[in-house]
Amino acid sequence: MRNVEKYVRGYFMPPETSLNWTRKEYITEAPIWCSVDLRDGNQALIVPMNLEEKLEYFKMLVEIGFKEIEVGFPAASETEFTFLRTLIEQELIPDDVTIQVLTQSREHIIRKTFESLKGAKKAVVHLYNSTSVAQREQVFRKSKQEIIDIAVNGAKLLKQCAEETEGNFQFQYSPESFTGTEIEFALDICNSVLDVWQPTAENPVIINLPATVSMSMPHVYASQIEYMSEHLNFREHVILSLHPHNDRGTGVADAELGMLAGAQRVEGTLFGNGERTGNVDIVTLALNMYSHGVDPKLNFENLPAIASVYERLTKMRVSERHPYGGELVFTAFSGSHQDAIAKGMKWREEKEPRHWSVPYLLIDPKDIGREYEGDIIRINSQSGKGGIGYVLQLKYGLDLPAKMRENFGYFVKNVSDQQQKELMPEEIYDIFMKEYVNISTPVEFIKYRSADDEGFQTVVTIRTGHEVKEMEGTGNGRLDAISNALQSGLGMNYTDLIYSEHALETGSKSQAVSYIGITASDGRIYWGCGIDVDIMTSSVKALFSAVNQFNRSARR
Ligand SMILES: CC(=O)SCCNC(=O)CCNC(=O)[C@H](O)C(C)(C)COP(=O)(O)OP(=O)(O)OC[C@H]1O[C@@H](n2cnc3c(N)ncnc32)[C@H](O)[C@@H]1OP(=O)(O)O
Ligand SMILES: CC(C)C(=O)C(=O)O
Ligand SMILES: [Mg+2]
Repeated sequence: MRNVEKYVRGYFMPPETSLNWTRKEYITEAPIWCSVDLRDGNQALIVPMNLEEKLEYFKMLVEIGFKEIEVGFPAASETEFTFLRTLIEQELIPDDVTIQVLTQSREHIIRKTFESLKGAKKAVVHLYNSTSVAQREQVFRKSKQEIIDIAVNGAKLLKQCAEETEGNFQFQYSPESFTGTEIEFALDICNSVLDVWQPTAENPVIINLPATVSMSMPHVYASQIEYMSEHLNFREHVILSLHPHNDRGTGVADAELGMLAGAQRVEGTLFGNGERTGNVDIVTLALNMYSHGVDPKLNFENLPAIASVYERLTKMRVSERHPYGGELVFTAFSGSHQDAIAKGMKWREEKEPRHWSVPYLLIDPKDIGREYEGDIIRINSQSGKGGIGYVLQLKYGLDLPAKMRENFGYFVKNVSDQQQKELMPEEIYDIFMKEYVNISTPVEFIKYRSADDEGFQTVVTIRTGHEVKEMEGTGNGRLDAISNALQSGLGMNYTDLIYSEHALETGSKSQAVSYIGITASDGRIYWGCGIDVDIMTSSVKALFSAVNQFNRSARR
């Protein structure tokens, strides 16, 4: 890249870091989650949500289990203001949910924010101003002290407005653009605000450290969080909060390492909607935790329904590869993955139903409302016998013998390859029925008659074209006798009859399914399947199907 000299690292490593958090292995309990979908998410939409849309989204967030929800920036627009008034006046905020509102550190905006909060039982009022070198120099053109003054004056006004307004208000401060701020200055400004607010056990303050723009690798952000956590005044009465964005694609890693480093709260959005590359995705964070056996305290048991409401209201799209929520994230097209998943599912059923360890699938898709059928194994030209057999078994109850799966697998792959398309389960089933089941051309089975109970001597009637023939055979059982009759009558030669069968429940009816493989004179195994209410007839039909497979192949 020609212009690489243009870029210098704009973040600040703390002067010291114990890196104690690196020895923690995983996050052992859910943080306080705060959804900022209705504020940070909403401000980034092409068309922000209208009142009804915001109300529906709010209801969904409550149902998911968020206890803190940043509902907007009331001073921003009429819709934002009215939304807050509607929530308060129509008493739509459950008692165990705290709403949060954002305000710049400017007098008229703070006053308007408190006006919007009249009648609220409780709320978090979130004050921010930018603190980074770039913002101080380029946007505000102010000294460090002047930037501290903006924060402190805002903090004082918040305190005053809260005292003048009925309700229970908690304060939050964000040094916006924290990741581009010298760490000692970030500490200084946060401590100055804390000195104004004087947090207590009864009224703790939230200090939110946003990766407004993510600028470093996640361990640097975590080290910054650790430093702040260890040096903030009133630490025991401060709730340390994270607000990662995803500019470097590391929002989730930033949040996870930040939690290890001492943060107790995370702000983010569903599916990572938000400014530019978005806010951190709370769905991924929560389900990552879940995959470690830790209850995230948010309910994503019907994630597809949540994704669909999200898409409808935001007009954004959950991409196919989006962790947990994407259409294809539990799907294997490729043969070896399908094979391992199918075997893993069987293993789980038979040996280890308590714990999830199925290869390639981080969590059980069913836990978040996905279906095995149609979601896990899908078939195209990269697929293999394991997956194709799995689809037939799961959806249609057809349990093909291993070698027949192989034969059918290659057949199906070729169809997909030639047609250059994915094959749906119905298409796979149709191919199976057409090519393998009860095949009656060129040789059609009509009936058989045995001279004895065991069928050692049997006469079988067949039709080829317009001609009906009877053929006689002897063997060590009925099927063997029929097989011998066919071989001598049709002038064929095959060996090694491979046979298996099982019952098949179709609606209220039970039928028998038989599979037969014959090794023909060309050395190849030809397969057939028979389905009939009578088990013997199903096996005879399977034999005829296999013989017809051979005949068709010989003709080709
Ligand atoms: C990282 C984030 O997500 S921060 C949140 C961003 N979200 C939004 O901005 C959405 C809602 N915002 C809005 O609707 C509007 O910006 C409003 C209503 C808040 C303010 O509107 P306006 O006053 O017309 O414009 P604008 O936001 O551009 O104001 C810029 C002025 O505010 C100052 N300013 C910006 N942020 C802050 C702040 N947090 N605290 C104090 N002053 C600030 C700027 O320095 C600038 O000052 P200047 O007038 O002396 O140049
Ligand atoms: C207002 C602040 C917290 C913000 O959204 C950000 O810095 O990204
Ligand atoms: Mg943000």
